[in-house]
Amino acid sequence: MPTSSRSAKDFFRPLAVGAPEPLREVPARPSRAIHFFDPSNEKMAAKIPQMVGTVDVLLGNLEDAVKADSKEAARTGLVRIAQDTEGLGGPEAKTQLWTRINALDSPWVLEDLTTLIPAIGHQLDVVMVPKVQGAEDIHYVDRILAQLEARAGLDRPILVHAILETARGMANVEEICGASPRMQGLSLGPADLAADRRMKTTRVGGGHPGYLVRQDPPRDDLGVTHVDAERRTFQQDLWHYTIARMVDACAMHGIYPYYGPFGDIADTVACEDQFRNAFLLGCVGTWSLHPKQIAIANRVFSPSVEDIAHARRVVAAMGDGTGAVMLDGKMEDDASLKQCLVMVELAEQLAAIDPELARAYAAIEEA
Ligand SMILES: CC(=O)SCCNC(=O)CCNC(=O)[C@H](O)C(C)(C)COP(=O)(O)OP(=O)(O)OC[C@H]1O[C@@H](n2cnc3c(N)ncnc32)[C@H](O)[C@@H]1OP(=O)(O)O
Ligand SMILES: O=CC(=O)O
Ligand SMILES: [Mg+2]
Repeated sequence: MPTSSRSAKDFFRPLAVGAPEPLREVPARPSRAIHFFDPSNEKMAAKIPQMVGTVDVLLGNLEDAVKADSKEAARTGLVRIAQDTEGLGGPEAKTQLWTRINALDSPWVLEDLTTLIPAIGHQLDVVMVPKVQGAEDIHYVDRILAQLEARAGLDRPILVHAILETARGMANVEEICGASPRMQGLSLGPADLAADRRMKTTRVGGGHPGYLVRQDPPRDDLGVTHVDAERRTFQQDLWHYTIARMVDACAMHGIYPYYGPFGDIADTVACEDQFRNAFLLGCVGTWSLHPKQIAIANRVFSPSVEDIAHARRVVAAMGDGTGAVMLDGKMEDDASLKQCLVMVELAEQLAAIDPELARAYAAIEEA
């Protein structure tokens, strides 16, 4: 049920005369890595054409991490890169083109939208909106995109992705997801969210050694506890609650959840762990800030060959899907079958765009 202030009968009506019809369903396009680049940075920009086809999404970032005096260069740089790069963006492209616009209260955002949509709107798949506080922010972007699409004569709607990075945005997460048929997904913004929540961290995503639980103290034979004895500690995931809440809100509205940035570029091991936690909890992808994070994201957000082999065995064993069977000592029924079908469907979508994965999944049948 949409949480828009529009009535149900108007929910799927275009918001401007001449704007394209909103989509009834968000297309399931692989987006394991959303790779960020600063279009005003010449060295980064030069790498973009050769990255097409190797990453699911290239995102021209206009917001944080782009210097204030480079905002215009980033915007015009993105237009130039999109226009000059073959196979980037649009419904048939293997590599989607997204942008992250500046915050809605910034002096740059209006120019971001009024420059990008007329120039490269036909290539832009998704506009990522930072610091979304509630449905009203999505309604604003929804209407202005419709007006710009109509003026540019676009024949398909540009989708919207919100970053969950304020406490108010978290409190309103369900209404944000249901605010418009344009909503494609949500990403966690752990850095801004930590600041807004006044968390006592100084990092961009990832864990913290201080956030832990400790083993109980040992007791001696007289029943005395020894709190000073050596005890094991277990670091906990700072982001578990937030990611799980985001996943539920997205699933409820049929849109896609993503982990966000992992700022410790050198720590590829912890990065992979954080990405995997998000994958297991239901996220479909993550951000990549540095070229070396793309391979990690592609690996983590593609089901393993072992999982697909198992999932296919369950599907085969369950026949018409009803009843219960034993497989390798474990009970399988309708509910585990549905989990396996999620994995098998994802594998099929990924195999369609990734020949290496297609070969790996096909080899299961032959084995
Ligand atoms: C909290 C948030 O909002 S997160 C989102 C915003 N932040 C971002 O988008 C950050 C994007 N990434 C970056 O700015 C950079 O990767 C940094 C600053 C983290 C590291 O940059 P560098 O110190 O240049 O990294 P490094 O030296 O390892 O780069 C190696 C090469 O890859 C290039 N490179 C680095 N990051 C990227 C990227 N994201 N895309 C394309 N190329 C890149 C560098 O230009 C360099 O090129 P060169 O070999 O021609 O010199
Ligand atoms: O924009 C991302 C964040 O973590 O903040
Ligand atoms: Mg942020």
